[in-house]
Amino acid sequence: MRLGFFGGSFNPPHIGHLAVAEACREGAALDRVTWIPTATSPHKQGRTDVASGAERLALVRAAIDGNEAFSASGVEVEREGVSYTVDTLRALRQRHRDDELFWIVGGDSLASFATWREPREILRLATLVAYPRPGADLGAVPGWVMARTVLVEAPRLEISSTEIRRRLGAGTSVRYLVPDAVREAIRQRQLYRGEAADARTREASGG
Ligand SMILES: Nc1ncnc2c1ncn2[C@@H]1O[C@H](COP(=O)(O)OP(=O)(O)OP(=O)(O)O)[C@@H](O)[C@H]1O
Ligand SMILES: O=C(O)c1ccc[n+]([C@@H]2O[C@H](COP(=O)([O-])O)[C@@H](O)[C@H]2O)c1
Repeated sequence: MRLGFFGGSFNPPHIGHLAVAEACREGAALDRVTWIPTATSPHKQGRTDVASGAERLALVRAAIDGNEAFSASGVEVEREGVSYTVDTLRALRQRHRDDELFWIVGGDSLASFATWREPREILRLATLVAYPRPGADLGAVPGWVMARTVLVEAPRLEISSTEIRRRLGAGTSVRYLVPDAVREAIRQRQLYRGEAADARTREASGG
């Protein structure tokens, strides 16, 4: 089988992630796409506004609910520490000896892929599936990386988890930017709340 893996902090997952996961599944003829929330993203160490791994895994599960080609894995969250893709792919290769593995990356990540930990080993273990992103210069990607990359077209939705956290913190709507199930899971877990949302809760409860 052709197994796709989509790594990210997913803090929280949004419709931009869903649209590219679907485009990569179709464009690279993947049988399945497994979403892997990081414990700590290598380039996002020291961030303080990240929901716990267990919470982000739950949000990813809510986001992909109902799509039989999508699943979620806790492999990085359970390993803890900094989530290097090479470690994850080594573990996945043990589990999926007879399958072809694909790692999904945005064009922005592809442009800096050569700086990842053990990039050549990653390319020995898996093929990359990449999609263009605004501002990413794919012309600068080394030939040895492109030789192991499938390029696919994906919808370019200008939306980020940062923007969603900002909106939630300010108490403004994220309806249609994240699936309803994610919105509900965020509400139930009281995630990404800023002072505006907390003040409204105090008001509503007469506090
Ligand atoms: N709107 C989008 N369209 C396409 N790809 C995206 C989009 N947002 C994020 N990605 C890609 O999805 C992967 C996981 O993204 P990540 O979880 O870091 O989300 P993010 O929205 O970029 O987060 P943040 O705003 O917190 O930095 C990365 O490879 C990233 O490039
Ligand atoms: O392994 C690395 O060196 C490496 C460096 C940067 C990013 N990554 C992976 O790329 C994915 C997206 O990262 P991020 O920073 O957008 O959350 C996530 O799965 C990271 O573990 C991996």
